[in-house]
Amino acid sequence: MSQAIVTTQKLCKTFSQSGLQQHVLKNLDLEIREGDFTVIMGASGAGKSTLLYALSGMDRPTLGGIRFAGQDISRMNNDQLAVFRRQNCGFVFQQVFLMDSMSVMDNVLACGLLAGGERKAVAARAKALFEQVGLREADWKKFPSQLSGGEAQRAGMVRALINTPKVVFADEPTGALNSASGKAVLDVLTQVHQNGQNVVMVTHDLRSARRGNRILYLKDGVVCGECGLGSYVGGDRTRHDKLTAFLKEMGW
Ligand SMILES: Nc1ncnc2c1ncn2[C@@H]1O[C@H](COP(=O)(O)OP(=O)(O)OP(=O)(O)O)[C@@H](O)[C@H]1O
Repeated sequence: MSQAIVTTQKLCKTFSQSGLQQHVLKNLDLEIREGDFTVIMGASGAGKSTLLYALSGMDRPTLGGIRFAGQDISRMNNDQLAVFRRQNCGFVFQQVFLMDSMSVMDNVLACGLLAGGERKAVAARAKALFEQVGLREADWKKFPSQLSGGEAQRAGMVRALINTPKVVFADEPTGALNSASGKAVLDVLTQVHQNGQNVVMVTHDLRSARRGNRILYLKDGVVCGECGLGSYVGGDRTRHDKLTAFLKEMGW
């Protein structure tokens, strides 16, 4: 079995509101393995996004530890975490948060330069990534508000990938897209995985989930089941049937 890139030790996340406590993640021991396209599924409110934010250092656990690429990120201060995230994590969300006052290319460059990249090298990598996601020069010279939803999501993916992150974290990346744009985004994530990078994606969508090779099901604050699908080489019927049978078993 491959090594773990992220591990959690008795991870707990509790939210307190109006004097009430909600225990969303409960003593979770989990390994995200090197080389996997891991998909996290579960009912609405199960804590999938909460888990994704904890694994990626976007939010802190209430209790427990998280090791990421050999470092204990749960003990880092905010500045250390920000640097760590910049160097190790790429983020793709349902909503793309690009800076409206900068061109699409400048958004990506800013991200690469902030992480310590050299301008020429960052620009060359950005151009290669724009090509990979199917955005032309005319697109990356635009401002974010001039892009369609699908184009903006692909631009967001270039920004997520510019620093060659160890793990790309995606939260419902196709949620706001039409079918063709969603497929384009999933194709890029599949390619990222095939190129040897790790992907962790939260989704409700079967078409998205099929791209993963390891599906985890979150319920009552713990991972209550998992399904191995093998690497994606196309959406064959057996893969679909295995996934739907697993989800049915989980009560999805
Ligand atoms: N910042 C917060 N403050 C208080 N409660 C929160 C906060 N973030 C999440 N929660 C609560 O934690 C629970 C899990 O939320 P989370 O967004 O992780 O679920 P999810 O499985 O991703 O749901 P969905 O599939 O609907 O997006 C929900 O009941 C939510 O209201």
